[in-house]
Amino acid sequence: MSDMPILRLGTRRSPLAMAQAEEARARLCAAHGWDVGSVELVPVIASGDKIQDRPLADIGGKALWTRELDMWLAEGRIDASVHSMKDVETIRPDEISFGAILPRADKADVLLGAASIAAIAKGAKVGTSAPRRAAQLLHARPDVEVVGIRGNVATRMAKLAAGEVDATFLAGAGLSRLGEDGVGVRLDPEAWFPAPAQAAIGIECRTSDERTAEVLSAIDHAPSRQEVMAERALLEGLGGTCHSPIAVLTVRSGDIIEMRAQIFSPDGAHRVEGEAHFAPDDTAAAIALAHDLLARAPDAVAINFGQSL
Ligand SMILES: NCc1[nH]cc(CCC(=O)O)c1CC(=O)O
Repeated sequence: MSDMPILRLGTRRSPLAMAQAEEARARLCAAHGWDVGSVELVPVIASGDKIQDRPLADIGGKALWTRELDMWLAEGRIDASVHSMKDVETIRPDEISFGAILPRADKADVLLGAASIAAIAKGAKVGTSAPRRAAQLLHARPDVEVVGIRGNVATRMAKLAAGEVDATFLAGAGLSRLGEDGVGVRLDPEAWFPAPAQAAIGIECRTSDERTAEVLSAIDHAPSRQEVMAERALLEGLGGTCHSPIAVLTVRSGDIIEMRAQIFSPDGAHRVEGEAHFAPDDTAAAIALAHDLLARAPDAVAINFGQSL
């Protein structure tokens, strides 16, 4: 059929990013009846991938995952870009829009190296650079030692295997996209809330590019989009950054979104919880929940939030 790509899809180069881009390509080709060559995957090196030895929050935060892809999109070198929605900043440029949110995968985190949070050995070293996971863990287990660990999924599993850490966490969605189902122990999301937008893949395009927006709309999954946009509204209302420990579980109950959120002090000593039920596109309700949490937060929690208030 076509020998020229219809769509150039930018992606980061990590194995997880490439697996997500393949999923996006497969869905686009299935929806439009295209052959696989119609979507060209264009791997772009992100600054976040060049710097592996320092915590993300110290080197510039989530923009490190999007900056290069945003530039390629603005320059017209790609038509669209694929992202883990968990890694996309809350405030995006007006020139870029989400053309599609793919059906969300399992939101659960997976624990590796212990059978449960309670079963982690006393004083064990647990590797995570995610402020949310560190705070949740220390809230439940103030006796363990949290150590920073970065790198892609394979690197982190290798650090665990080498005994650098006794246990670590990975997103279940990431593991299954890499064909690593069955590794570790799934943590029930009801007891261990995920990160905002965890397990969701988003595809962005230029806001001015109506053709690509139309192409992407065929694979947009409205329920996933509504959940993810509600969780991003919560983040916006909290003024959260990648320093901010925020956990949220959103479930659909018929036509209602049920959102339960927790914010922590980084050491896990303080936790503030709240919940709200609202209609799917009522992002103002998620922002109101954020403000309610902040109003009840002790200083040790609130100090990590509030940039946008
Ligand atoms: N911060 C890195 C990142 N971004 C998205 C995922 C996993 C896939 C997802 O949540 O969509 C991961 C790895 C992890 O947290 O284990």
